[in-house]
Amino acid sequence: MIDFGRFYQQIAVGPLAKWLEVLPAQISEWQRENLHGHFRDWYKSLEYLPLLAPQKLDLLHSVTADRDDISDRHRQGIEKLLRNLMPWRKGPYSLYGTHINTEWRSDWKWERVLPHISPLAGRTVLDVGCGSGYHMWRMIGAGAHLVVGIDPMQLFLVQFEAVRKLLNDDRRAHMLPLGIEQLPALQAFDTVFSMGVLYHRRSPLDHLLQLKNQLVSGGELVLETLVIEGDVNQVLVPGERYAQMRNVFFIPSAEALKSWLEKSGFVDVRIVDFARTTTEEQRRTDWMTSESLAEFLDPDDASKTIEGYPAPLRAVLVATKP
Ligand SMILES: Nc1ncnc2c1ncn2[C@@H]1O[C@H](C[S@+](CC[C@H]([NH3+])C(=O)[O-])CC(=O)[O-])[C@@H](O)[C@H]1O
Repeated sequence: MIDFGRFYQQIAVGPLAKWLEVLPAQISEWQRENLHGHFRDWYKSLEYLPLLAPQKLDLLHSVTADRDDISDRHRQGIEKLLRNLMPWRKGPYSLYGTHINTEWRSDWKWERVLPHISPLAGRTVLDVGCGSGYHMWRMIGAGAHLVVGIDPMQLFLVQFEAVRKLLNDDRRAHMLPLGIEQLPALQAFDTVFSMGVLYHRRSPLDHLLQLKNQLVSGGELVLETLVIEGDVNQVLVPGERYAQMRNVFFIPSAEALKSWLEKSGFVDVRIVDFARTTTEEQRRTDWMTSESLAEFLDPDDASKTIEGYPAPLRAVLVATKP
């Protein structure tokens, strides 16, 4: 099974130590409930993957690892095992010659976010809804001291662990299979990222408070989510589906979101970026072969989703916990 024990040891001394009062029991319960079905097959592929130390490693401009002494057969074996972990949504990764062309160009989001945030050098970081952990490695590349990602999806945890193994079991980043609502108020992270999560939360103001509870005083929240155009009073609550997604609850205007952050006690709230999601940024690839954004938009009018709502527009907001 995935070894979380070394993470517990790593945080035993320091500001995250109080997490150990609840974390091991939560993880044990997760392990009891997740030892079956797909997870076992995915885990087998993870076990077969070699532990490799990269000679070339880039986490600053991409997530790339390679060695020049690996045979073609060995490379093909790695690709096959990584393909067993499809669909790959967040990336791209380049690992020993295998280019994982993921559904999302998550590197584009990172390029939009990074210029606007406090430098990550030396910081302890939480990435809420981290997916396969692509942005976590880029946070390490930007100098973060320790990055913890949380995401409840089994497959994403196995993908994260697969990448980690190919990065020589790098212990600067850790992922835990938890939802944000399971975290106690740790007040221990210098930067907290919540990217692509708020619209999935039934209670968005509670989400903002949960994020605030993870930050040290003076810490920074980086919030990225779907927004609509409009003034401080505009919020879209879609019907059963938005762009085919079932679990979408609140899509505020950026101004409304700013006011929610202020109401939640954040200060120095800034709207730093807007981006329309394009079918170049989110698309079907041979690593994610099911439907993607192109199929979720109105075929006659790409400014609308197939349900008739405004097409995905995303904003990045940065705020400080006083
Ligand atoms: N309660 C929860 N707690 C934590 N995570 C959750 C929860 N519910 C869902 N998730 C996770 O949040 C992620 C949202 S995707 C953003 C990925 C990355 N951040 C990105 O910005 O590319 C959204 C998107 O692709 O639009 C998924 O991995 C969920 O499993």
